[in-house]
Amino acid sequence: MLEIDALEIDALEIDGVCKRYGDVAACDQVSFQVRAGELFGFVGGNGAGKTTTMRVVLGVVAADAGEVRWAGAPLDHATRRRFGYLPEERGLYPRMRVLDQLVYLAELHGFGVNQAHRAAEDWIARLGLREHRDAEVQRLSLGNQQRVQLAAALVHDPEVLVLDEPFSGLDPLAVDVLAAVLRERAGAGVPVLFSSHQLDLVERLCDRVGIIQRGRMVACGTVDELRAGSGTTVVVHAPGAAPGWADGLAGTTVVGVHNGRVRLRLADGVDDQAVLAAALATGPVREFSHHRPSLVELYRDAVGDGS
Ligand SMILES: Nc1ncnc2c1ncn2[C@@H]1O[C@H](COP(=O)(O)OP(=O)(O)OP(=O)(O)O)[C@@H](O)[C@H]1O
Repeated sequence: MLEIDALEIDALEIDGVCKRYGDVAACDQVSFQVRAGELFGFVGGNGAGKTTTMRVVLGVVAADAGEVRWAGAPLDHATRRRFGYLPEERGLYPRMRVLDQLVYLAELHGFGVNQAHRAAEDWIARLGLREHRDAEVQRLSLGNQQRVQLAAALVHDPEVLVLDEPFSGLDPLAVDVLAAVLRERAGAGVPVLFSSHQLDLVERLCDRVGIIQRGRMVACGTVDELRAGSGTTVVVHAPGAAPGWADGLAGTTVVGVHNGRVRLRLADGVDDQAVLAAALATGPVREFSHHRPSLVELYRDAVGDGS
């Protein structure tokens, strides 16, 4: 019991956060937790409220209501200094050399000179920036600037990571490197919150996912939990059946037809064997299977038509 309590406290807790801009509720009672050691993917359409939520976490904007806590305590300036943040509005000094910039940032976070140099060199190597270490940031390609931004968020060995679209602009190899870095940080007990529009990547990488729409969290959990909540979908291939054979089957909704295969969503309590029997009544059935929806499909279900 004690162990469970300890685990629950060791989390970044976003609790009932509200933030309005005029008529727009950028965050409307947003609540979720990112537990220590967990990779949490924050997804949602453009303007859904991801950046605003992360800005509230970092204290860049003040919430109208709600609270953010780390390890049970409300956040203050000193705690936030131990966080690593990749802001949407990337904020590097364009004329500063990559190495100098990272050393400077590490020192700002309290590292001594030698420790700052070591950390900067480590992250430069890790993120594939060796050949650019003495270049001014403004002379780098966009993707390499993004790598420097990531190094800047990581260089002071943060306790918590909050990253706004960290994968955007990275080439496929850098995506792999960053995915490994985030996994490793989570493995070291760091809660990692990041936003992304790359849902396949989020599905592959994250322990849990939160979907936000128009400022409200509309789904939150492991991808399997989201699947369980989305009900049962079956795929039926009955090649001899007339088109539309499945329309109007009791307790089912046709959600797609592809290559002659009909995808049917079953209402709660509907027996899949009744669907199979209806399919067999049309002739031979070559395929009958339960469909495991991807995060992209779960996302589409959660946000509907997006309006
Ligand atoms: N400083 C601001 N002033 C006015 N409105 C704002 C401000 N910041 C955000 N908004 C509005 O709040 C809403 C949420 O925006 P936010 O940037 O948090 O979305 P997002 O999920 O990060 O979107 P994206 O995926 O496009 O980056 C949007 O309607 C946006 O226009």
